[in-house]
Amino acid sequence: MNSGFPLPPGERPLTERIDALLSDAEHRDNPLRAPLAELYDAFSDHLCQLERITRISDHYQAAERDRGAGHAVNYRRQLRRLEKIVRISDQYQGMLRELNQRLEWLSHRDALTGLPNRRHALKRLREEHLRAQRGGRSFVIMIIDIDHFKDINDTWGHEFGDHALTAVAARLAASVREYDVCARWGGEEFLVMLSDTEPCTAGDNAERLRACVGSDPFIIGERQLRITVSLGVGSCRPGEELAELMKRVDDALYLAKHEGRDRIAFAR
Ligand SMILES: Nc1nc2c(ncn2[C@@H]2O[C@H](COP(=O)(O)OP(=O)(O)OP(=O)(O)O)[C@@H](O)[C@H]2O)c(=O)[nH]1
Repeated sequence: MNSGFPLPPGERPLTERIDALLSDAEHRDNPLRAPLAELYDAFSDHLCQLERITRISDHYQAAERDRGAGHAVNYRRQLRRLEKIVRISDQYQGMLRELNQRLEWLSHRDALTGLPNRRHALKRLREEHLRAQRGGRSFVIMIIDIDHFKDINDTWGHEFGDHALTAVAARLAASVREYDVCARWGGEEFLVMLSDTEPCTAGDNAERLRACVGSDPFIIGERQLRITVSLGVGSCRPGEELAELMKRVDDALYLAKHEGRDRIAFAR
């Protein structure tokens, strides 16, 4: 038997030498022969066990290596999945953000004309009113109403009336500054608020808006149409409530209508 242990050069393996000793008839009666044989058998058994354990351990290590590689593959797959989920979630959140911004924008807009709606106009009015009451610069408001709009609807139809409303809205919006408010106040009425504006300039501003609608005809579909507007104009008095100012401007508009339309009346 060869244990596989390294041997001093030129020497026979120990196991071979023990084999030779044990099978030599000359040593048959030697009292050391039996214990040597016993020791040799025990050694051979241990060697066998050691080899078996080594084989099992090699097997086990190889299996662990394979399992480790399997885990790594699984881990990378899961990582890729997670990265994909994160990407999708980012996209989804971006879309939600855009949707929210769009909804926020829409909640302040009039669906027909695209102008800010009454709710938005009121919010801006309150802010500006508060600023003016705290000693900030004054502002001017105008309620602008299309004249005889019912006739336009009745003559050309409601859809045509919608186009006319939208066209008037576009001219008014183009005639105010970016930080002013030009909103649809309701029906065929618009509200313009000129922030940081002295009351003494209200007349010129109002005339500019009246003229931007009334001076040139509108082309709607295949028709040419003259449209005029009436305006009630006012600015806030010191300590005046917003509701009072709005009432005075409304009354002024009524006056402008009453006095013949296509004109401006100032709040008293
Ligand atoms: N097409 C259309 N018509 C609208 C809209 N909102 C309100 N109107 C119409 O606007 C008309 C307003 O009529 P009135 O209040 O009598 O006023 P008017 O005919 O303009 O007369 P004055 O204001 O007195 O010059 C009504 O016929 C409403 O139906 C809208 O969104 N689209």
